[in-house]
Amino acid sequence: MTDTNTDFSDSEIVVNGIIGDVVEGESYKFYGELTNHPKYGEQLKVSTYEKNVPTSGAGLVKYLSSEHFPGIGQKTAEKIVAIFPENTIDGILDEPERLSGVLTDVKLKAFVKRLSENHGMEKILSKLAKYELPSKINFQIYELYKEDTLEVIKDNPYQLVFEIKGIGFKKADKIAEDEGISATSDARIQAGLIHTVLTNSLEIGDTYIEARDLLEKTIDLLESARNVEILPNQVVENINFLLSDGKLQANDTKIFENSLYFAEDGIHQRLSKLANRISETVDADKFDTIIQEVEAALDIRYDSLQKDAIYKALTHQFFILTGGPGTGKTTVIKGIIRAYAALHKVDLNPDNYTDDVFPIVQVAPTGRAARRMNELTSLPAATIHRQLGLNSDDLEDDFGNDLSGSLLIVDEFSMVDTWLANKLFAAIPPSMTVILVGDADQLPSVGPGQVFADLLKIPDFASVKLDKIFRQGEGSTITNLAHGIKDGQLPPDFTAKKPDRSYIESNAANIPNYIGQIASAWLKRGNDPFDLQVLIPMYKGIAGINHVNKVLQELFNPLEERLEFAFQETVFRQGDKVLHLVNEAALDVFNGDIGEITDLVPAKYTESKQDEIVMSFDGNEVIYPRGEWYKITLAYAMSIHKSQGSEFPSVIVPMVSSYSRMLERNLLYTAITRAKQSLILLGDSRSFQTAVARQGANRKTYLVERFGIEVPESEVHGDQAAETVEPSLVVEEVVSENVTAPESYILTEDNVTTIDPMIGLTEQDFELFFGQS
Ligand SMILES: Nc1ncnc2c1ncn2[C@@H]1O[C@H](COP(=O)(O)OP(=O)(O)OP(=O)(O)O)[C@@H](O)[C@H]1O
Repeated sequence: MTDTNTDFSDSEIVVNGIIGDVVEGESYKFYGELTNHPKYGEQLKVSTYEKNVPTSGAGLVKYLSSEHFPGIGQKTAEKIVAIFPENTIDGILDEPERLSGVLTDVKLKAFVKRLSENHGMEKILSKLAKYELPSKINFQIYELYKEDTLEVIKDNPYQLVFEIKGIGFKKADKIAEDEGISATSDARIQAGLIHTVLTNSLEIGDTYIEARDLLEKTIDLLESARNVEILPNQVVENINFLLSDGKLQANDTKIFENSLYFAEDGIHQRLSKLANRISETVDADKFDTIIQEVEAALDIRYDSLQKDAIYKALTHQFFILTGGPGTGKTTVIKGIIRAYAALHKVDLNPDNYTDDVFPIVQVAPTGRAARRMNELTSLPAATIHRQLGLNSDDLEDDFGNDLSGSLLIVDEFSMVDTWLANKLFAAIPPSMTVILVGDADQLPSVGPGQVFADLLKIPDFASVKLDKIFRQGEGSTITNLAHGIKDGQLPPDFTAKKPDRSYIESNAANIPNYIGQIASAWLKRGNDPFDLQVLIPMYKGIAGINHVNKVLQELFNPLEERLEFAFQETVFRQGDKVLHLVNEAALDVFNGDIGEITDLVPAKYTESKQDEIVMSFDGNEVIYPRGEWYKITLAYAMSIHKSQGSEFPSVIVPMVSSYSRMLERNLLYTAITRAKQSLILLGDSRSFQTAVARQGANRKTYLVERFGIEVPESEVHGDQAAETVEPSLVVEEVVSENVTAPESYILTEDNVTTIDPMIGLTEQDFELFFGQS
């Protein structure tokens, strides 16, 4: 390192960024920011760089006649410099034809190609700027096409959709329109098809799309993006072309995006080897002895279904355990671990494995779920990403490690999507025993597929569904409510006040106000604000996550005289509860993790020269400069999808008709099963009933069929009739009982500012829920 304009005294520095071919021995100028990487220490994060080019006449002649440019001797180099005495390199790249008298056509072409390989990057990047793409994407484009970049973009910008992550159809279409490419070109139709197949999977969660839907949706997309009529025949021809070219895959009329097709295929190939495979024969006497030892050690008596689960887990190489809350999944896992250890003489003290790996591997899709596994079993547990060494959500580029160990237990498997399941199964060594645990009635994974629910449909895999509720004995009515909802029934006492749950009638406009009153009562009793979690299906609207977060932030963490940082619609303050939105394995924080802002550092004090937020995620300190704040949001209220895999002492679940699009049985079920001690349902009973009655459509996947099992047509298309299903009538009768809903609660435009509706809860009620003030 020869020169720097920042405070850096070392003669060497690690440079990190998206950099083209760096040639040893050449000298470069890098521009960027000094950052402190948690693992690699101080380094320069490069935003742009250039190769040092000689500028003086003599230097240039020497350079152009060097071994970089075969066929150019000193004389020719002198002639070239004479033609372009100033801005030589740029001049040649801009107007190479002026050298036609100096070099033959062939030589000129080769020379310009070489020159642009060496020096064209910045020129090309500056020309790319007119398309207004993020600079990271510009680098990616240049990396791939090098000196052909501008040509590719001019001739077929749709190619970018296939080859550059981050460029979707709409961006490419905009470039194409600017470049005058016809709206009915095959290239445009193909890009539209690929875009439709992928977005359909990402938005709906299906792993394929029926050809006729693809046709319809693609024509819609192509016709709405530009004013043009698209002929169905031309689209069909292009579907066939993409299939024959391997850019899409098909099974009959089901059309798949490549990575999902191969991920499902991978899951099938790996798991079919494990189907029905007996890992160990254990006779009845031996099993009895083992189970008695385990029961004595854990001071519990397993019921016959639970014993069956432990037996199957011991004897099959692949076993699936499912069950609702409080049915004893964790209790069974503990039993499986102990029984496995007894059978295989495994020492369960991880500290005694200094040289060998601990043979029992516990993983879960989220950090929180992994930590809970670790707390409940007292054995190591990690996220799937961490265990596999995957660094990001971009699974295509991450190869990951193979697993080592002899027993793998995966909890919260319903959250694992098709891509991650494929990665996980691919990493399992042939002799490893695999146990998947989850609750198939919860929401499916955020990403495409419903691997857990699908695997449970395959009879070749040993599985047990626990259905007896054991938590009942502990006076929990939340668990009963959950099981009722799972079975499509709101219990008759749904609106009654219970020690651990209550129901408050509210319309959407009152939701923030009521939540505020509940939160105040919570605070007044000295409870920890972080232990009260609001779970909402939607972000927008008066009763949406964003608004409720603002209300709760003002209550739980008012500004007072401190600093706050604004970011988009949100402000962040020290002490705020925040949610991490993506997987960041290198920093050990994951999608769904909840943390606290411990400090806000203004740009003038930071090395990044940007404002920084310091957070603690269960003691793990993470610092994000402003550029990374999109990875976090406030977490007083959060989406039900993001709450999967987490549990909270007290939960408030609003359900009102303005969420109507989202109201579904497994959504409500997932929300209320997050509550450990108390649950407040807030909303209108109609909406709760709609949610319970509406069985969400099954996702369309091809996994089950791959195992030779036919899926009935009705299952693939879900419960289309659900919206018309009459909800349980029992509820209708009790809804009005016990519920305070005076007229004044209903806000109109006139009274919205003047009334302050009080919630239908008394101090005694709050005492019952939250304890003495
Ligand atoms: N056979 C049993 N006899 C007595 N109590 C049991 C039995 N099985 C489970 N329990 C008790 O039931 C409660 C719930 O069990 P556990 O936590 O294992 O269920 P879970 O399915 O993991 O629940 P969740 O999914 O809500 O965490 C625990 O208190 C546990 O001790």
